[in-house]
Amino acid sequence: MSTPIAFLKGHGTENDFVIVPDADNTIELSPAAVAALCDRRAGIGGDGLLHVVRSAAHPDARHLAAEAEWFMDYRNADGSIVEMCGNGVRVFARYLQRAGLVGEGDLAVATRGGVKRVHIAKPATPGGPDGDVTVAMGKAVLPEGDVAVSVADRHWPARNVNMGNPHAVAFVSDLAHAGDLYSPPPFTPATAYPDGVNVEFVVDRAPRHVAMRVHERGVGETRSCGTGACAVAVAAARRDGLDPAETGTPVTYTVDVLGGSLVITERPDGEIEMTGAAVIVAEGEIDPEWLASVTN
Ligand SMILES: N[C@@H](CCC[C@H](N)C(=O)O)C(=O)O
Repeated sequence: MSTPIAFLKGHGTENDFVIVPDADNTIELSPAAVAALCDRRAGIGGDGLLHVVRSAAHPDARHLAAEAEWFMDYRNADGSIVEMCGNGVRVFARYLQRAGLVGEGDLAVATRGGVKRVHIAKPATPGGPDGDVTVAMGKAVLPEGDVAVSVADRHWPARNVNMGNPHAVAFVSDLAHAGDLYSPPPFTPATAYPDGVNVEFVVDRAPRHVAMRVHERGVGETRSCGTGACAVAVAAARRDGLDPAETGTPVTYTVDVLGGSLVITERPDGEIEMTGAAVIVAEGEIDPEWLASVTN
């Protein structure tokens, strides 16, 4: 009998993750293994997987070890390795805190999108519910060029926003127009996103308050996407004529997602902060024989 593999399950505004603690990077997580673990019927289920590794023990993060002890080796539910996951970083920080590996307050997390600074707030009342987790997401890049997305016979212009990973943000009159989002919404020009894209559909709720649905690359429709919410806040601000770099004043948007709300602030230096809930809901053991059987 081989040794069971510990896992936890967590979510950030219902963007949910299988968490696999593996400080010394000894667990082989092939794309097939990740996809099996994230399968909602035959596996544990999740939009993605957070492999928790010491930066010094992972070839993709060794160069960041002096700045951040822990590396978020993030995988999409289909097993693909991508640059960044905003909700994932917040849930990753909650796991580290819960495991006693860090305390409340500030910490740094290494990701493939660079080192992210995270703040774990204290509970509002001693012993009360966990405080929110804030992550400094870096700056948005808004590449030039027209992009459009479509669902069935509806087409919308989209804002191209890169948050370390690619997003196409379309403002629509009704979130239902995004349809069932079972498959990735087609985009034009076909060359715009050679590695695929996350697509956000957005409606206004009130001044500086929007709501979105998202189709995530490598996943499908999810109930929240942190990088997507940041991309949406920046696209909405520019659409509304607001650019903190020009006015010197931070701009804050509330972005409602299907699983809750995220608060996004863009600062005059371009840095974007995202705040919201991050929750660990369960922990258990993966049967290594099952994992071996689905991996081979
Ligand atoms: N849910 C994430 C984004 C995860 C990565 C994305 N699917 C991609 O392929 O870029 C978030 O909270 O940012």
